[in-house]
Amino acid sequence: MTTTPLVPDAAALRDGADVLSLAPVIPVVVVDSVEQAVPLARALVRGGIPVIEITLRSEAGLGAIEAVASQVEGMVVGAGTVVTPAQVQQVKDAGAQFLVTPGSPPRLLEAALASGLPLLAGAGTLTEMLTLAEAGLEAMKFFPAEASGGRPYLSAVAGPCPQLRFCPTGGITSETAAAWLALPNVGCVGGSWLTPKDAVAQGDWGRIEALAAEAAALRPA
Ligand SMILES: O=C(O)C(=O)C[C@H](O)[C@H](O)COP(=O)(O)O
Repeated sequence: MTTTPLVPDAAALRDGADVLSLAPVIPVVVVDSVEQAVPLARALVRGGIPVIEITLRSEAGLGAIEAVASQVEGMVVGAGTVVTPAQVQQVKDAGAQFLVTPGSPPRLLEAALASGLPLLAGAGTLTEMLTLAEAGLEAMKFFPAEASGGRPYLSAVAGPCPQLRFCPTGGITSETAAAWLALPNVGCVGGSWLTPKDAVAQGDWGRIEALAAEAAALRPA
């Protein structure tokens, strides 16, 4: 079944660069049940974060994408942890409005590009970054951001590749997000800290709304 997204602006998302401009932080979310996804996404929207990356790390991921895409007004839903070509079509059919991959093997990249969905493909090295740039992708995910060299690495990349824009993800926290966002080649950051496991398990949507409001107040350089 194909789901029609509720966010009118989503149709205006042309590419990964547009995804980077939706919010200073893209919450990366693992949901254990489809039922959690809709109130969680509504809490993020109330807090001022109109974008969510729902990962395929859990069984509930695909159903959660479909539920949020069809039920949460004002939310742009992306699919994360897309690692196989087959998953690209599955998440597109579920209503995902953009794709995020942790890495960029050729067949996955080909399927993601063919889907026509905006894409934040993962890169951790300069060769991977330049390979994505050759494919026409100048906005991408830097993953795993802290483990791959952190801010010093990404600052160094800006020298030879000033045209590239990043969503660093992996190990970023509420304490370090502002420093990442201050880098000139960072459009937004990704992170799981907006949706702590215990808050999701307890249905503590107020806490998630407050974390979203703090994140929404951060600004890229
Ligand atoms: O699942 C994927 O596709 C990933 O690429 C990994 C996620 O982006 C990170 O797990 C989020 O990182 P943390 O904020 O450190 O929890």
